[in-house]
Amino acid sequence: MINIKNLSFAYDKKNILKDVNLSETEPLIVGLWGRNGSGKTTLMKILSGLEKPGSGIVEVDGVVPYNNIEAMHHVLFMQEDHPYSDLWDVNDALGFASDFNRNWDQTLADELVYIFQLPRNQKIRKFSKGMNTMITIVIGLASKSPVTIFDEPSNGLDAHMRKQFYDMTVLEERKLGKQLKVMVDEAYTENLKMRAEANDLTIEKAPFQDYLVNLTKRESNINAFA
Ligand SMILES: Nc1ncnc2c1ncn2[C@@H]1O[C@H](COP(=O)(O)OP(=O)(O)OP(=O)(O)O)[C@@H](O)[C@H]1O
Repeated sequence: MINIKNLSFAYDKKNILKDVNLSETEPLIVGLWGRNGSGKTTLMKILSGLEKPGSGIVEVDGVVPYNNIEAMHHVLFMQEDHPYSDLWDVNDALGFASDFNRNWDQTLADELVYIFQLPRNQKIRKFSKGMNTMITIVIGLASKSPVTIFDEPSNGLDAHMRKQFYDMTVLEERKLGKQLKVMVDEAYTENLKMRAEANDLTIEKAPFQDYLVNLTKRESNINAFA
């Protein structure tokens, strides 16, 4: 999914990234930690094609992101303070995002708007910082891009909403003795079965009824999926 080899980058001759290497082949969630000014946003910009690597190799989902229009179908970068038109309300922003993202999942978008309790008809320019973050999360997740990058995704969220975000992809988690049972919103594919078996997990289809109940809970048990 992400392949970085010996990446170096400088702004105005000031070295920001030096010999960065990263290879991730599995779908997973990766967090970037680092001091302020250490180059995290710069790395995200390079991964999403907004900046050109100084030297080295950068590939995301098999494509070189810089100067490559095809890359928009492989990687999505949701920046902090993502720019929205002053004229847009939530529905406008979702409509625009759906036009540009091949894998757009409207059902998921509607569910997330509901969980975050975002007012659909209010102009985004009138949103609070936390609400701005929420609409950015909704678009980032519902786009279902092969690689999605968030910069400061919990900025402005209160503790409850931050938990909602971090816990967004697992629908239910139950402890049965020493067993932990988790309901995840994932297609039941051969690949998923193989991944589960390789990790000593037992996997079974959730009853549709239980799935729907979990999906529509307002104070949902939507919990983390790693
Ligand atoms: N457009 C730019 N032109 C010149 N220097 C820049 C530019 N953008 C960032 N920098 C510099 O590059 C360095 C890394 O910045 P970057 O925003 O990538 O850091 P960061 O790790 O994301 O920081 P933070 O945690 O504060 O968000 C900083 O020294 C910053 O001043």
